[in-house]
Amino acid sequence: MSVALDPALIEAVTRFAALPRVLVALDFDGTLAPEVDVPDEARALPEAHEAIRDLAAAPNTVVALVSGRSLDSLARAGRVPSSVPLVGSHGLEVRLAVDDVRPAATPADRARVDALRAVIAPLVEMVDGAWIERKPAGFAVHTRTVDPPSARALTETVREAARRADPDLTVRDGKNLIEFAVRDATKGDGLAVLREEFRPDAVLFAGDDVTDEDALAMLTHDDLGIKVGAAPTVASHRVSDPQGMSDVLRLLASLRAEPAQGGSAHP
Ligand SMILES: O=P(O)(O)OC[C@H]1O[C@H](O[C@H]2O[C@H](CO)[C@@H](O)[C@H](O)[C@H]2O)[C@H](O)[C@@H](O)[C@@H]1O
Repeated sequence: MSVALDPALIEAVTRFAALPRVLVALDFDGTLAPEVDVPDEARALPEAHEAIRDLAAAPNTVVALVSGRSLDSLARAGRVPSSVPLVGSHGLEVRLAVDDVRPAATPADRARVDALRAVIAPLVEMVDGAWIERKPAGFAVHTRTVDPPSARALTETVREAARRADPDLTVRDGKNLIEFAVRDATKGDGLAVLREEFRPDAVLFAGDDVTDEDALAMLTHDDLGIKVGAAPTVASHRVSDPQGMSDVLRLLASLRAEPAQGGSAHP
C-alpha cells in the first residue's frame, strides 16, 4: 500500500467486511481512475482493478460501478468482469446483468436531445479544445483542454443557451464539463436500484464528485461512505486520491476473500 490508511477508516472497513452480505458501489472517474484528457483513455489503477476482480469473486459480495458516464462508455473504460453491475448516466441507465439492461431514453427523449444539441454544438465548435460527449439522454460539453478563461465563458454561454432552448433540462456542473440531460436521475436513484436488487446488509459507496453526494447522502446504519479528495462531503470517511481508494479496496478484498481450504493440500 502506498500510504498508511487512517486507523478509523481501517476499523470501519474491517467492521463492514465482517457483515454477511455486502454491496460495494464505486464511482469511476476520480475515484478508481485518475483524470485524463480523453475519457476513453481513463483506466482504474491496476491495484483497484485487481481488487474489484477479487471482490466480484468473493462470497456474498456484490461490487458495482456507479458513474456519470453512459453505460457504453463505462463498460469500455471500466473493463470489469461482465458480472459486475453497472449504473450509468448518473443513475438513469442500469445494467444488473448482461441480459438485464434497463433502457434509459425513449425516442421522444432522443429527439429532445438532438434539438438541444443543434443549438449548443455550433457554440462549442467555435472554441479550441472544447467537445461534446454524447449520452443516451443528454450530452456533456468538455472544456478540460480549453484555456481557463475561454472555458468559463463557454460554460456560461452554453448554460444560458440551453436554459433558453429547453428550460426543463437537468444541468450538472462536473470537473471541466457542463452536462445537460432531458431525464432527471441521480446516483442516489441508481444506488437504490442496486440495494433493492441485491438486498445487502450494508453498502459501501465511494466517490469524488458533487454528483456522488446524492448516493453518499442515502447511506444509513452499517453503511460506509468514503469521499475521495478534499471537497466538502456528507461521507464519514475520506481518502486523498484514487491510490488511497485502491488501498481501501485491497484491504476489503483481502478481508472478504474465501478462506483458504485447510487440510492436506500440501503433503
Ligand atoms: O461519475 P464518474 O464516473 O466520476 O464520471 C463523471 C464524468 O467522468 C468523465 O469525465 C471526467 O473524467 C474525464 C477522464 O478523466 C475527464 O477528461 C473529464 O474532464 C472529467 O469531467 C466522463 O467523460 C463524463 O461523462 C462523466 O460524467
